[in-house]
Amino acid sequence: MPETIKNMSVYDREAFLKAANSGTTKRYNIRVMIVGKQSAGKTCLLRRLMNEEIDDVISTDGINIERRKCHIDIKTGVWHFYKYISEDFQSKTYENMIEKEFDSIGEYIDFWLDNIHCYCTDDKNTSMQCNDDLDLNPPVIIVGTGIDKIPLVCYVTTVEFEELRTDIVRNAKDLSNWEENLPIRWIVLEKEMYRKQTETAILFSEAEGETPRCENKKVILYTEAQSLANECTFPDVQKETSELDSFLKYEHEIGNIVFFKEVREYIVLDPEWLVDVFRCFVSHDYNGEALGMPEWAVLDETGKLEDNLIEKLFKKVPSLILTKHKQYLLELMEEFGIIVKPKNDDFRNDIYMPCMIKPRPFQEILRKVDVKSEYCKKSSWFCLVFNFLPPSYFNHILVSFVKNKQLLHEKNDSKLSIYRNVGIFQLNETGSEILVICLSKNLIAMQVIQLKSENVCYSYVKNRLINLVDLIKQRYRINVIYEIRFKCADGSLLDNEGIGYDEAIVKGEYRCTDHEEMHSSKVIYRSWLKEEEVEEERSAIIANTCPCTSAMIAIKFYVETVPENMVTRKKNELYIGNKYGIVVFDMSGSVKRRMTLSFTPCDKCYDVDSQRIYCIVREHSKLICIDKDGNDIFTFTNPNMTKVKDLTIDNEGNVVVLCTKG
Ligand SMILES: Nc1nc2c(ncn2[C@@H]2O[C@H](COP(=O)(O)OP(=O)(O)OP(=O)(O)O)[C@@H](O)[C@H]2O)c(=O)[nH]1
Ligand SMILES: [Mg+2]
Repeated sequence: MPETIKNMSVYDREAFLKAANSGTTKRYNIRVMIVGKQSAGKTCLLRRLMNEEIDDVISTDGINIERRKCHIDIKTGVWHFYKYISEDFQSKTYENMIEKEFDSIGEYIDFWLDNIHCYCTDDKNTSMQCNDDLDLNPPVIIVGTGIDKIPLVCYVTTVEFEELRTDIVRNAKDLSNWEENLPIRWIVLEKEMYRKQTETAILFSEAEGETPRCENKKVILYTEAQSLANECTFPDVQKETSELDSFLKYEHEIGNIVFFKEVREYIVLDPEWLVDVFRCFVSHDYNGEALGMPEWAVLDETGKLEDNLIEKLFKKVPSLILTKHKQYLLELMEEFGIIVKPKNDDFRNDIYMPCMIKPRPFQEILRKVDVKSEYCKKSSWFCLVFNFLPPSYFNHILVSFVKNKQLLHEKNDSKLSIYRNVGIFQLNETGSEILVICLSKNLIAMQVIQLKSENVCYSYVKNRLINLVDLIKQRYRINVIYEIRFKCADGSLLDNEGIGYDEAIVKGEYRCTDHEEMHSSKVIYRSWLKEEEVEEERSAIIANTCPCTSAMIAIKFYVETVPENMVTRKKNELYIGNKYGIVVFDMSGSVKRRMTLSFTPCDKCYDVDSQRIYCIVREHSKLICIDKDGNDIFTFTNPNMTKVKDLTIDNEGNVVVLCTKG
């Protein structure tokens, strides 16, 4: 099963397997991404790799996805150039967004490597950048352009480009997705959709007197995809679209098309076209006409994207003369988190684009909510410190908060408190609690300012942020890891180290690097952690470090009724099997729920990824899979599998059963 499918939902995996039953074939596909600093020579490199001229290369505006095709003889490795394989991904916009400065070439290279590897989906172990052989995954070839500028070094020759091509193919062949097996009908439909894209459509301009133009098809209706799928022997496509949807999701994941189930009216066949559209909105290279519009200043200052400006910006893409896609494109931009409609009643129909607001100093923004009342109370800062944070990550978080929480109004102004990388929200109905959420380098931080001096715990806000961060990691397949830290209310966000989560729970006090004095750990965590959570965590920590723990107490309890190897621990729950089924305990030993089963498992394992429990039943030599509520999913038997004894799940999600014969 291709890695991409393995990472999709259980329904998609089942749809894939069903389709694969009617025949599969191998697919070879190489995707190359060229990243690097502005003007490094990326476009020239791509052109030369594709055996094209470089005379007319101009600077690329924003991110550029070029789907170029050439055929490579798998046996000989020779490249045959027809038209267009490769992606040139870079941007001034991106560079402006990251606002990075590098002290050394090492830091510079690390930055680009992190950028590439945080999007690697080939490895289940999300924090890893290397495979078992310590090879970078995906492989990276570092090309030094401009070497002719170094005295005594000669120009890059044609021979070296040939070596680069050989290197690309060699690296691609080592990847786990080389020779992927796909259902034949999926490959046929993929080709059909590609053919559809190259079909031309006649575009009629809305402006009077303009002649109609021919354009390749960039978008098709979902119903058109249904008809194509029907032709490609997808079963019952008109009634049952689950296989088609799984196929479209797969194609979206590998970057061939853009398809969101939530906005399913159209399918974008040419992602480059969408990049062109998005470039109209998120760019640092607007044309003068749009710049002169007063609506532009409004966007710059407030983030509000007025309708006039939307119309104007859409016109930058010639194939958008038919504004029939306007609504769909706006919905897509909402789906991508580029634009958002605030939750505030009076602003619900307005469109905001937070990433294009002019940056302002953080302290200046904070002054806008600095309540001087003596009763005002600030919580500590709750921080998620990331190993590496891609520039768009925080934007997704901010947009999600804007959708779900009312933004505060600026003092004496109707302007909403949304800024570049900062949002200030009204947390409760009465307005006595204000939430500040912001990005600072590799750190996402939040603080609650209360207008009443009460000890309130914002554990639910903390959970919301963590869930959201994990959801974004999953949805955009971003491999980043973070650590939770607390920092004192008035300290600096960046220079102050604060205290880590585990340390805060076990240590009574810590040395604050900002104030150079001892602070109470409890004072710093209590705004975000409930006492029960702290207790639970303490027991978990002890369980990790000491054999005589509360976990043992639970095991002791179960040992009286069932064999020893039937405990599975999932997060802060203990799953204990007995004669009648499974009892779920919390870490204090209290029963949370019971599942009655029709069989008595002799061993079981909890697969956290799929939330399934795998059980083996010795008498019948069966492997039974149930969901976390005890409902049957499937039963597996095999004549070769007798006297089943133990089971476990490996890192890939494979269930391994120890039995007599196999
Ligand atoms: N001397 C020298 N000049 C180069 C080399 N590669 C590219 N250039 C020149 O550098 C300039 C930028 O090249 P591009 O290929 O447009 O660079 P890019 O990284 O795509 O630039 P942006 O899209 O603006 O980020 C052009 O004027 C090229 O002619 C090289 O190896 N040696
Ligand atoms: Mg370029």
